[in-house]
Order: sequence, then C-alpha cells, then structure tokens
Amino acid sequence: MKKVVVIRHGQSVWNLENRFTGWTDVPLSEQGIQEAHLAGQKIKEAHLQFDEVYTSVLQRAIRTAHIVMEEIGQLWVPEYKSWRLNERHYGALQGLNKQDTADKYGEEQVTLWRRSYDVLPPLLEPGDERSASLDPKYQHLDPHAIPRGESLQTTLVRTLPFWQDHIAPKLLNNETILIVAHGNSLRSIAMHLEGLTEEQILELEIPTGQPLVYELNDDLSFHSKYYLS
Ligand SMILES: O=C(O)[C@@H](CO)OP(=O)(O)O
Repeated sequence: MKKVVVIRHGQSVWNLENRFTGWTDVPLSEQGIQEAHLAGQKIKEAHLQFDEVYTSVLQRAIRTAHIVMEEIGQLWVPEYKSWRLNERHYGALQGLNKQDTADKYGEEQVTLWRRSYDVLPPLLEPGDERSASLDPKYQHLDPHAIPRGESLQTTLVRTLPFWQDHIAPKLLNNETILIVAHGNSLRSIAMHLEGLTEEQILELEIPTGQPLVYELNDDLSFHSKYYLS
C-alpha cells in the first residue's frame, strides 16, 4: 500500500486571533509548537520512516515539519518547499478578524468565502501592501502566477500539478511521503485523492497538528485514511 501522511501546521498566532491568514507568513503559537511535538510523537509511535518531506514556503508549515522531523529523529530526510503548497490566498480578507467579518457581511457570506469550492474572496487591489509580489519568496515567479485571492478551485489548479509532477511519482516508486501544509491546500489535495464532489468538500475540515495517513492503491486511487492517535 502506498502511504502519504499529511499534517496541517500547528496552530498559528492568527489562528489563535481568529484572523484570515492565507499567504500571510505568521509564526506558530505556543500551542501550535506543542501540537507539532505531539504530531511527531504520534508518528514515532507509528514507526513511520519518510523518504521525503514537502512543505509550503510559509513558516508555520516549515516549523511544524522541522519539529516533527526532529521529534522522530529524521531531520536528515530531504525536504522540499514549494509555494504551490501554500495556504489558499485569502485576498483582501487577509488580516481581518473572522467574527468581525461575519458580523459585517453575514455568516452565510463568510461560510461561502471560507468553505465553498468556487467562490473567490474579495481580491487584493494591485499595489496593496499585503501583495505577495513584494515578498522576496515569490520573486522567481511569473508575476501573473502570484494570486490576489483564490477559491478552493483555483488553489487546486496550482496544488494538483505539484502533486502530479513531484509527489505522485515518488509514491509510485514506493516512497513514503510527509506533506506539511495548510487547511485549504490540503483540502484541495484531499478532494483529488478522495474523489470528493464540490458538495462533499464543503464538509471537510482538517484540524491543526493531526497526522492524517492516506493509504493508496498501486495506481494511487484512494484506499483508506485515518488520523494517528
Ligand atoms: O485563515 C486561513 O488562511 C484559513 C486557515 O487557517 O482559515 P479558514 O479556516 O477560514 O480556511
């Protein structure tokens, strides 16, 4: 059975403050650091040995991966970072408090922005100081590839090629892979792996810091999934 373990980063300081985060590069909270240690302990108990680790380029995912790898004594395992695993870009919502936004626009609208498949958040205006185009992390990218806001659908358009080009070939080669990423970038990958419909994906929530094991058949079709406890 092919195996890929996915972990949503531990709680970040903006998760704690209930703020829309997206591509904003905020650190883990104290609780998030603890969650990452616990995730590592669970993986250690499951005796999993990884061949490669993949993260986004955001520090909350990278730190979580490092804490996990240290906890399991596998810091030496090759690690790859890609913007394609970044959280869904939350556009002009980034930085706003989620409850304040629900009070202003209504719970229904905020649920659509947060969980629907194809509804875009309000986009960042060109030149907005929050734009990722000002961040050196993204300077190698075609400026047109840098989003001003993404739906789950447009997130999938950039996570899926990464899955297909980098992760799927490793799994086909029987390597065991760890991906440490984000709630919505992982939801987009889960949608592909589990063959979820646009309605089913609305219901899928991925908690912070919980190692989720996907077992896949030889052709990488979905077999089963379970959280390590
Ligand atoms: O703010 C965000 O970027 C994400 C993940 O924390 O939040 P949501 O749960 O709204 O997708």
